[in-house]
Amino acid sequence: MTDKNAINIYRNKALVNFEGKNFLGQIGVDSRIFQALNGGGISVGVISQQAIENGISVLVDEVDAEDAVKFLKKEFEKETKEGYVNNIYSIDSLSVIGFVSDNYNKILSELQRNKIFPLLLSQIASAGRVNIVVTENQTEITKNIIETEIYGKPKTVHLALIGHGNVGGTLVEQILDSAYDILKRKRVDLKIVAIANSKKIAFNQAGFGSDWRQKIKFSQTESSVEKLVEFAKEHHLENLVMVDNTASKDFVKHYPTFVENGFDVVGSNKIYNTLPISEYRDFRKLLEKNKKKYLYETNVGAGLPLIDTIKLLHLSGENITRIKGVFSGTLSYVFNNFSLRNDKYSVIIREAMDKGFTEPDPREDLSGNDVARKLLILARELDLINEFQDINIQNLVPENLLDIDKNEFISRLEELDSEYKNIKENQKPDHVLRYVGDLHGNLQEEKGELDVKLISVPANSALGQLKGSDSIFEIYTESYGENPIVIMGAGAGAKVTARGVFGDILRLSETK
Ligand SMILES: NC(=O)C1=CN([C@@H]2O[C@H](COP(=O)(O)OP(=O)(O)OC[C@H]3O[C@@H](n4cnc5c(N)ncnc54)[C@H](O)[C@@H]3O)[C@@H](O)[C@H]2O)C=CC1
Ligand SMILES: N[C@@H](CC=O)C(=O)O
Repeated sequence: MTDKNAINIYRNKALVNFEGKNFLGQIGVDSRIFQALNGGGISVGVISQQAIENGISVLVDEVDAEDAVKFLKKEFEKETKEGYVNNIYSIDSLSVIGFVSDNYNKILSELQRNKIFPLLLSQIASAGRVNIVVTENQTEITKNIIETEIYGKPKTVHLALIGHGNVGGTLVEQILDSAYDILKRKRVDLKIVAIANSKKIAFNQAGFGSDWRQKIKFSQTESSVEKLVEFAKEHHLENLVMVDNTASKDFVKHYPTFVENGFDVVGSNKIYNTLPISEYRDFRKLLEKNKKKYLYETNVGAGLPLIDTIKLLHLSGENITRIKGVFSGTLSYVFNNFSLRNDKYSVIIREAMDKGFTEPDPREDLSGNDVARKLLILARELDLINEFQDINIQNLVPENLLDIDKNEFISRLEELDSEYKNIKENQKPDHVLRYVGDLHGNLQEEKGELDVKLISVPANSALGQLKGSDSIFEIYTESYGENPIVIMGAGAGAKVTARGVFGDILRLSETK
């Protein structure tokens, strides 16, 4: 007795495709195909008129494919000469996968999301039985997806983690710590199958464990996006997610390649979202076309639930009129501490670096670029079409230190001390320094006004009372009037950021 729930796989099959116009709809063509092939001792699996445009597809064993093409060419010689038949050819190395499901549309959409487009699909609606034809190298991944849907088998999500510095390294540990719990509670099997830095990449189809640092340290493989894509294909990995925890301007150029090759994208890297608006929009179109997602909650406010909140408010029609606050964990820490303590500016900047708040190059924070990026990312969530050049940025890095090597800059931080001592001392009494971002103007127009600057505020004001590396975002909307929605909390740090990235991975995994 056959198990009704079994997934049957028949390998080494071929499709003989028969292309032609008008003629193919004519009565008797199917039976002529049948007879020509049966007469030659070839057994025919399925004949389908839907598989190719203007064509008929016939399923045969791969060993018979060449003969099948020969017999059909002979049978339809006259029609070929008359131009009714354009082409008869075979596609080899195929598998037929048969299964029973009352929700095969869901399976098909999962297959599509994983870039699997069956060459042929036949369904016996009353029995819920479906046969699909896929290429040999897509057989395993197709089977896995069908098993997940039919048997509720845990869904394996394959993660490629790019960048394992402060944020990326912490993320690997967090995933390894929680993977078993997530498997039990959510039936999602998170497997880290690739880890890369700027120089090297390491692969592990079975998923990395606690010795991952050793593996990447001793990997001999040069970091390469092509190799990563190739690895995913070669091992037929489904549910792929590429996680970008670099700050690289070059690496983001590869996002479209990932999406085109079946990866969803998660990133703490802010660069893609601040590229020229045409690229920003083209990427969204590409995601939609490929049914892929790009999540980046940590781009603004690290682990704070900011982007989602703003997206939802905007989507639900709430008119956001202004967003302002302290957007940088680093500059929050620097000015909160510098304003109150007697330590030098450079000492406090070094502390922020040691605590993992700063960008890989701290000038990205001190120049205001990082805050400007965050402001721009939020503006674009509101469908404003601002460009980075539109932002008025007060740069806190002196011009002579802007273009030097990063390490030299860090070694010369003391050169900033006297200027900031003066700024601090020249404030009104009971005032403190804060570096703020402000998105304002008429946000119903195409562009908003974006300002990023150092200000002095009363110590007892909301901004003045900020502590540690906390960020604060005040979101003003039409319904909430004068009282903004306030989101406040740790605005930087490896743990909170990695946790936010992890949240995006889980969000993606659940919708997969
Ligand atoms: N530190 C924080 O609190 C927050 C950081 N972020 C973002 O997280 C990202 C990472 O920051 P950190 O972990 O602090 O940086 P990091 O400097 O500690 O680590 C960066 C990693 O990226 C790798 N990398 C650089 N270029 C690469 C390339 N082209 N290909 C492959 N790998 C490459 C480096 O080898 C390194 O492993 C940045 O984009 C930052 O803006 C976002 C929110 C908060
Ligand atoms: N360097 C950034 C990190 C988070 O985006 C900051 O300090 O805010």
